[in-house]
Amino acid sequence: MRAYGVVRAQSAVLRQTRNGLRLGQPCPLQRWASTAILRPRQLAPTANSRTWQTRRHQSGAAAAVLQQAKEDNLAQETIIENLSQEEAFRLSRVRNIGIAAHIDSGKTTATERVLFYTGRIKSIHEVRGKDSVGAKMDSMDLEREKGITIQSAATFCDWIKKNPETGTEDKYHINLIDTPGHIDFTIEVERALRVLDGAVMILCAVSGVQSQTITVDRQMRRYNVPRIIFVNKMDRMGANPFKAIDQVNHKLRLPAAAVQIPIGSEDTFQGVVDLIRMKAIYNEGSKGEIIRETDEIPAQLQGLAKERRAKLIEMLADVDEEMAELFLDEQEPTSDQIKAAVRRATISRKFAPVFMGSALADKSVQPMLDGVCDYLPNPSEVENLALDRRRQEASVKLVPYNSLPFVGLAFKLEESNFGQLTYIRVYQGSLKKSANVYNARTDKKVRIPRIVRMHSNEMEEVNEVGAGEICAVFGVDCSSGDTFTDGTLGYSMTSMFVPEPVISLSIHPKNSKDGNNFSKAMNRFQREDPTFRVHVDQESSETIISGMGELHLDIYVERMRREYKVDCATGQPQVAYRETITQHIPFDHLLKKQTGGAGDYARVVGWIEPTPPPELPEGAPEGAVGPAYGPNFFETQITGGTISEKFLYACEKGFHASCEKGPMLGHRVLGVSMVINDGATHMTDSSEQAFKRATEQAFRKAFAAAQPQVLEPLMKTTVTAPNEFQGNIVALLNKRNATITETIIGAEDFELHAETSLNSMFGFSSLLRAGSQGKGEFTMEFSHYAPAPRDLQKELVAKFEKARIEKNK
Ligand SMILES: Nc1nc2c(ncn2[C@@H]2O[C@H](COP(=O)(O)OP(=O)(O)OP(=O)(O)O)[C@@H](O)[C@H]2O)c(=O)[nH]1
Repeated sequence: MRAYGVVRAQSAVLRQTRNGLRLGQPCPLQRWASTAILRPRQLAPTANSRTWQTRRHQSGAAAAVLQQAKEDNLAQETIIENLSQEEAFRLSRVRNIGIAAHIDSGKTTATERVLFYTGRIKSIHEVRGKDSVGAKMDSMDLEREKGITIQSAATFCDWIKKNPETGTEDKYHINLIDTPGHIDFTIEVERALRVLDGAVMILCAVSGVQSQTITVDRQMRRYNVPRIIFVNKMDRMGANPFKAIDQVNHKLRLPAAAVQIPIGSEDTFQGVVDLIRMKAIYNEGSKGEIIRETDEIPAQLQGLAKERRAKLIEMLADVDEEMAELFLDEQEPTSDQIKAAVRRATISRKFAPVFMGSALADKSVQPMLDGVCDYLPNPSEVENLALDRRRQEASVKLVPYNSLPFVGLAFKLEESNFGQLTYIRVYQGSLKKSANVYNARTDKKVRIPRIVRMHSNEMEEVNEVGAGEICAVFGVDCSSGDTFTDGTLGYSMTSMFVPEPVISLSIHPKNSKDGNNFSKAMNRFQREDPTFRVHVDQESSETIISGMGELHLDIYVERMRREYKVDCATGQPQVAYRETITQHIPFDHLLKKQTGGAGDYARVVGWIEPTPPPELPEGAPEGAVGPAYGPNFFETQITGGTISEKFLYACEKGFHASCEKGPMLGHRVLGVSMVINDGATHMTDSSEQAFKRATEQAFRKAFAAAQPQVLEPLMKTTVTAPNEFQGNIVALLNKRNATITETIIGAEDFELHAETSLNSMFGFSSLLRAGSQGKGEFTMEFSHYAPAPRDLQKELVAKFEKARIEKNK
């Protein structure tokens, strides 16, 4: 196999950039961005800048300052330095946070309390509550019925943080996104974390770190999102926050320590002891809206409080230099010093402080909100980068000041009754109603007719949104991940990671008159959700939808029925297999048809071979395993012009068409490279079509000779159930040839981790229900592609051949 050179890798990167970055693998651009030198140069204040600062205080108008600065010909760095006081204060009171966690940990329930305590909603409604109203953030009917979050929902609120020591109050503006827990809707977490500055990771006090916690942890790391942890459900039997913290330290390898301990537990859970200020905090009032704080820590907890406080300090000393110095000097840090260390260590992502409470029992949610303000970064404390297309894609740091030119990222699209709603995170400058902005991908000018702030499914119209904020706009035609600027900058931002769908099924409306609505729905769902794909199979003419799992596709079928009144019939779910080769095979293929009329002539010479797997991204954890297969890759190495550019472009098209529908099963090809290094052209009979077809034929022939393989998706599967069902469940998994990698037996439940093939897991949920009296649960997440067992490969190929013969009869 040939080694792949730098030129090859770079041209792949450029192609990805041009295509607007649909990211399957860790994006090379992202890697570049994170390794480039990013800090703006710090310039010494100039005489000019000092006069300028005085002017700023006099006028208070940042725009005027900016104008003056431009007239004085000052560098952007100096402008930033001099505007900082005014805008730094505004930003210091803004938090953009996400709530992310394993399924059912209480994200929506906790968000409901946050909205209530901040005065955003007048009463609390529970997820699947008896009043049948449902929580504010689960606004879709389907979410309320099923009690699960399907789409992330954004809201905002103001939290008045009280300082009991000084008696002062500070108002914080919090933009919050509640995300779904089910892996099938993981894109919602992915895009929320892409644009948020911090997160609250919720853990269940009984279950601790669960499979989806690990996924969310990975996503938080991918976008460098600092987090605090909230151990919820402290009222449940078996609640143990310290076990959960241990699991964070060991399973997630994240230094984390409690900043609180519980007062009572399970049904006697009353509140928490704040270990930094050594105060007991209780919730009072019918909905826990009154916070009572006292110096009197219950006698039986004083020992534990001291012990856990010491542990917190020790852990901070490991990750924070200032704390390490105090620790080594055996000095007792003050509460302010501890707070400052927790803040530094959290923002630098070396540590996560752990809060605890019970959202459902209305306990200890407010101290967690204080934690959001105290420890999570404001927008100016997070490094956000763009690539400057006018300066060879150099990385530039975006500065969240209103007075700088506007840069924003469209991270989510949603169809509403009033048209397409585009969620935008404003990274720099401000976005004004009626302003013209430019889409960096298409270079098109777009007018912003309406700006709103979202409150779940309600919206509030605004005229302007400042830097560092999140909003939604109407009437902007764009794709998810597009960058917008004011037109004076050539900046574009990297988009988010989009996982590949692993499952597909055929679908059609039961009633042919519903065709129009069916297409409308398909278009909309595809635009909104990059993990939901639709295509028409050319051979069967069937519409095929693909997604992240059975639940994902079921939800869309159901939404089609409810929102578009289209009843659909679906085929059996199909696994998204892949086809690859294992050998280097040269080819020399001639397409020649010269009998009568216009002929066809094209000769292509070259080889196909497996593409080497991509390198692991920089900073990947030790022992991390990357994908086993590289992307599909086409290259020409023609010298002497035996095939013209135009025909080579047709060859490339032929290659990509072949990769869309592999020769073995008609599934997509993965990890195959094709190189064309010679060929021949006929004066009159050669055409683009002939070269495209010749390439497809050459590909098909060489593919068959290159020891092809069918690859199947392997899934990381986690099953939890009461201990008494362990035998049943292990037997079920063994029947499916699962590789069980870990079993954790708890006091009542066990958790089993296994690697399973997706193919073997169809119908597993009903068998699990039957084998555990409905008490078992399982989650599945795509892990990687691996060769399917030989028998299965043979069976699939035979089935495909049979269908082809039938069709051609
Ligand atoms: N005992 C107890 N139950 C809770 C608590 N918080 C939430 N729950 C319950 O846990 C279930 C799931 O709560 P949700 O708030 O929907 O959890 P979620 O994490 O938003 O769920 P998904 O978004 O679907 O993953 C509901 O039945 C809640 O009533 C708590 O503090 N204690």
